Amino acid sequence: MKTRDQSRNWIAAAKTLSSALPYLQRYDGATVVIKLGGHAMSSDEAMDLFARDVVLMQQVGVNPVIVHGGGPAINAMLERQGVTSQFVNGRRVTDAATIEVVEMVLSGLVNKRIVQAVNRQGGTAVGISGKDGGLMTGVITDPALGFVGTPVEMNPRLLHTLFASDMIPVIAPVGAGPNGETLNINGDSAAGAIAATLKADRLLLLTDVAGVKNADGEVLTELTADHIRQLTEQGVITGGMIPKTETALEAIAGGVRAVVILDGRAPNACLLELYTEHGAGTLIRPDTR
Ligand SMILES: Nc1ncnc2c1ncn2[C@@H]1O[C@H](COP(=O)(O)OP(=O)(O)O)[C@@H](O)[C@H]1O
Ligand SMILES: CC(=O)N[C@@H](CCC(=O)OP(=O)(O)O)C(=O)O
Repeated sequence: MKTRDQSRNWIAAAKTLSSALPYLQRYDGATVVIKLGGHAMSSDEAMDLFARDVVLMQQVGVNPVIVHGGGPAINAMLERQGVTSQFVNGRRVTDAATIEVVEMVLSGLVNKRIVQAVNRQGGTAVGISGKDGGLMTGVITDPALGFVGTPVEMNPRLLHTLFASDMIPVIAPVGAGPNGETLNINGDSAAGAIAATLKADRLLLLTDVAGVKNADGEVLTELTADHIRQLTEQGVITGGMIPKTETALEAIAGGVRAVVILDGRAPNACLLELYTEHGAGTLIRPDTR
């Protein structure tokens, strides 16, 4: 027999579902690019929960695109070879030997782990990198970083083909260079360029902090472009948060409707952000002033 408390829980669950209706309607047919950072990919359970959210989003009419990172997995593989990477403003200095490890780890281990997780939840994920279908071509903008690319030319045709077949693209941030070289592209930059070429409704940057913090360590619920520049100049936004906030600004300038930086380790982070009044993390959207 059910207890009164159990029935209350079910009534609350039904209410939550009912209150999601306006959000379900808002995102029906929307394109949502989700960047899953390496630090947000913790346990297999967390990965399954993330994959379940993405499959649910697709089930209710969203075209989800996953772009992933994998910095910690690359570090672990390089450490086995006794190599420690240097980072400049959140980007890995990538020599010829390192780019081989980067591609192997991102397009192989990390990409397929996510593909499998989505497929286990009943979705149809297809793992690709920026090289496939000419999706993302980059150029070296800072030779001191080695084989690190900035996306310059995008071709989203393959992504539209996958959407039309209800498949979920899972994209490793590796691109081709103009001379056939392989380029390591920061996961955030790749996600931003993909979101911009798709004119996505939302870009969710999932990381390991609740959002962008101010000098007092408080999470800011909303950020303007001016505020981001200020916090960066003051040294409050540092390291891996630099490519994220840079990406947010570029994505907005490129036609993405809003970017959210949020904690991907929190259970159901994507659902909370899209389908509840609560929202999550730090929202960056075009200046309306
Ligand atoms: N102002 C800030 N607010 C929040 N996090 C910040 C800030 N400045 C730097 N960070 C750092 O950025 C990190 C997220 O970037 P990164 O480690 O590259 O994550 P990911 O692997 O998810 O891409 C946080 O864990 C935090 O240490
Ligand atoms: C140029 C550059 O820094 N590329 C990143 C690509 C992976 C990534 O972005 O991983 P996270 O999202 O986990 O940080 C790297 O080599 O680590």
